[in-house]
Amino acid sequence: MSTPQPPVGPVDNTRIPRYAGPPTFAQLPRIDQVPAADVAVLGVPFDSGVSYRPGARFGPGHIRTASKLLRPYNPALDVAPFAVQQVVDAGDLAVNPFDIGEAVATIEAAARGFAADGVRLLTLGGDHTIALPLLRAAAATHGPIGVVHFDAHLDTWDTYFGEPTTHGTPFRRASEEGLLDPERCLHVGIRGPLYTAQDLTADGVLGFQVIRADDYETSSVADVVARMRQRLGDGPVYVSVDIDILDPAHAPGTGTPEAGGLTSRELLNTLRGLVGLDVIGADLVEVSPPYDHAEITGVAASHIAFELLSVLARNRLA
Ligand SMILES: N=C(N)NCCCC(=O)O
Ligand SMILES: [Zn+2]
Ligand SMILES: [Zn+2]
Repeated sequence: MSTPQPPVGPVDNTRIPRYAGPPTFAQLPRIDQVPAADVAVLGVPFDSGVSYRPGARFGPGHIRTASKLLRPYNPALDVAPFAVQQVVDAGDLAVNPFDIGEAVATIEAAARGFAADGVRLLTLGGDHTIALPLLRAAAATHGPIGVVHFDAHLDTWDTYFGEPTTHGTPFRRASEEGLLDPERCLHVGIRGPLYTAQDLTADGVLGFQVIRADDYETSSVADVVARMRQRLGDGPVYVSVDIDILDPAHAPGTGTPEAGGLTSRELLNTLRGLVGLDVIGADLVEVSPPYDHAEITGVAASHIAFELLSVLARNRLA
């Protein structure tokens, strides 16, 4: 929904020191402080689906704190993402940490509510389990969607300890439920040990192509972007970013780190390559502040969020 008045942007940090400003993402207004929003940044502090280190329930707050250092203009994309669309902070969703099914239902209902109001979501996790209800809500609006999934991991495994809804399984469930367009799905950043060689073949059957982390060694970012854009085509695209796509040197604060990952520069430049695609929503998951150092992961995450919001802004101008 377009807003009648000019968007309310972040607090002016030339007048109010950024450490004194509000605790919202990028010091933007809260959703209740403006008449209407185009994009909402929504925290989902849920980490009951993890297979290893916990802590991602504290991710939204950590990313918001690191985002105090963002500035309003993005020179790489020549856009001021908070000036051409009303971006708001929708706070954190209260989800049940003891009942995965109930948590997932709460997230889907909330996401459907935002969609009904014409508000696009950038969701801050939380672990990767939350992508499943977000994809359910997105497909309810758009039909089967293309997905670009930035991650060290496939996240198309079947079950863990008999549990089908975990952070290692959202894209298998989404595929089984017909939420995804099998011609337009892609993982970027895959690396590290698997359980068996069949993990990759099963993943391909579900409709995913793979750009490996190692492909950044042999191809330029521009080549990777060209492959990505060809796979995603013209239809609606959902973007899911697991912070562990980054090398642990660039993002130590995460639950299942894998060596040999992307630099933050490689990822930011790849995300810029989404401009012009029909990005309908995005998530940023698996930031686990207890394992972070010197806000390295928080800063990377806040910049990833900034680039995603910039892509939405550029698309609005086109
Ligand atoms: N989605 C993330 N970050 N990790 C999934 C790893 C699942 C496993 O431990 O095999
Ligand atoms: Zn993941
Ligand atoms: Zn991962």
